[in-house]
Amino acid sequence: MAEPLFRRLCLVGLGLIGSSLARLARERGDIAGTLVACDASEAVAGRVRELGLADVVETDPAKAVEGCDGVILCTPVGRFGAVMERIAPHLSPGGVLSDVGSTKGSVLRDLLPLLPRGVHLVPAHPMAGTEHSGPDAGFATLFQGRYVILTPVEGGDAAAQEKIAELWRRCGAMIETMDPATHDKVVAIVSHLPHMIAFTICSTADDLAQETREQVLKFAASGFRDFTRIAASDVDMWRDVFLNNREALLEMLARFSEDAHALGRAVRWGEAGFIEDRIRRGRKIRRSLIELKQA
Ligand SMILES: NC(=O)c1ccc[n+]([C@@H]2O[C@H](COP(=O)([O-])OP(=O)(O)OC[C@H]3O[C@@H](n4cnc5c(N)ncnc54)[C@H](O)[C@@H]3O)[C@@H](O)[C@H]2O)c1
Ligand SMILES: O=C(O)C(=O)C[C@]1(C(=O)O)C=C[C@@H](O)C=C1
Repeated sequence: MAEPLFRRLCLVGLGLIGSSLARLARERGDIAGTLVACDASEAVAGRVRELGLADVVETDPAKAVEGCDGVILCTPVGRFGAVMERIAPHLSPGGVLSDVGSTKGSVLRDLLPLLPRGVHLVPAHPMAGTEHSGPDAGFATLFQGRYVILTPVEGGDAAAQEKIAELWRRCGAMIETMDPATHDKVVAIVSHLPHMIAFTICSTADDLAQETREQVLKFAASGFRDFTRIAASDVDMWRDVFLNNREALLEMLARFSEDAHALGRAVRWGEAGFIEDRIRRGRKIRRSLIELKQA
């Protein structure tokens, strides 16, 4: 077996993503010599112990990161600043600090100013997940065949970046590199806006149900179901994502609203050609996504 990448690796936040990483690290044995799990919730920490997901389980992040050569933040992005304040004085010089946060501009904003000299920051974002959360929701194959986007810091340490890239390769993922602003724009359209629309359409249907006193959702066939799967996602995580990718998300929302209005206008004026064109474009894009997945 290859040498473990990290002598002592600490995962902070053992929900869907943190516990998936922990499961994989346990299964493979070549990611961490010793695996430390830290979660602020006593209930989650207890469950992580029961599931045997780590060698050491802590609720205090300062204690958890002590002596670690690798630390990965897996909490909602809105907690990164507070966690960093606690751990910064306890991070090991020469060690690597990474994360799995869904927004990247905010990670630099919250982590860089507190980063101790000699600790290498390598922000990362696995483009993999589900609508479920918590330590029981994780699974070791979550990252298999998925992209992980790295957003390297200017003048960052190449060896530290390679270590994090190798960690994700060992998880079965493919690596892409981007600047944080591009990352935040891309995920605003492919991930954050779809979640915003899914949460909203469920609320709109629920409002209608209250107005009409009809059980509207009883009649939601598979179209609505497929479209809204992601609306079951975690409240804390998505509040933090929306608030920490504000600019890019609002820009995409404005573009989407314009495009939706244009289609609405075509419906109002009976412009069949415009409507058909939009449907054809949608079909083409959806089919190319399925082909990409099968390739
Ligand atoms: N869920 C997804 O699909 C997905 C995909 C890619 C990246 N991400 C990112 O991964 C991170 C985690 O998401 P998740 O889905 O695993 O969330 P989750 O809700 O399943 O788990 C988050 C965990 O963090 C813990 N936590 C919260 N505050 C903490 C603190 N101050 N100290 C220690 N632990 C704390 C919570 O108790 C919880 O166990 C987020 O930043 C999210 O943006 C999520
Ligand atoms: O598949 C899902 O349920 C997800 O929400 C995963 C998803 C996405 O939108 O693609 C969610 C957030 C991430 O940061 C990355 C992946």
